[in-house]
Amino acid sequence: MALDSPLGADSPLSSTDRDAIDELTGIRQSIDNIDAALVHLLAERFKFTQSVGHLKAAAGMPASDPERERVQIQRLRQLAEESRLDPAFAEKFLNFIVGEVIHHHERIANGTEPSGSGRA
Ligand SMILES: O=C(O)C(=O)C[C@]1(C(=O)O)C=C[C@@H](O)C=C1
Repeated sequence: MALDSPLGADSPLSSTDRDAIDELTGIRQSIDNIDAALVHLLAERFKFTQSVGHLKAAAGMPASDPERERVQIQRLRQLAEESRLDPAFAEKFLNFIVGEVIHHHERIANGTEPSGSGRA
């Protein structure tokens, strides 16, 4: 539902409603900025991991490195705790990204990665 009026199109907005809507709009602008930054950061990360995928494929290295992942998870869980973010969420998020990266590495190694892409 759009936020023109929380009570419906015909109901007048009180100044409290307007204040709440203005505050929500401002907070949403910051959320949108953060979401944009996350997309840019992920795009950069996938550019680097794509290079790793080519390097590993050329050297005949396995796509995944469980020891490296163990260290990354330990580090991110610690950072999450310090930042008051749920460490379980941080771990799940990293695992989600790394799973996708491994999938890309495998496709690079077997020659089925679409050309010029860091895309799924
Ligand atoms: O560092 C590597 O060896 C990578 O392939 C990158 C990466 C990652 O996305 O951070 C992905 C897969 C590995 O299992 C570990 C780490």
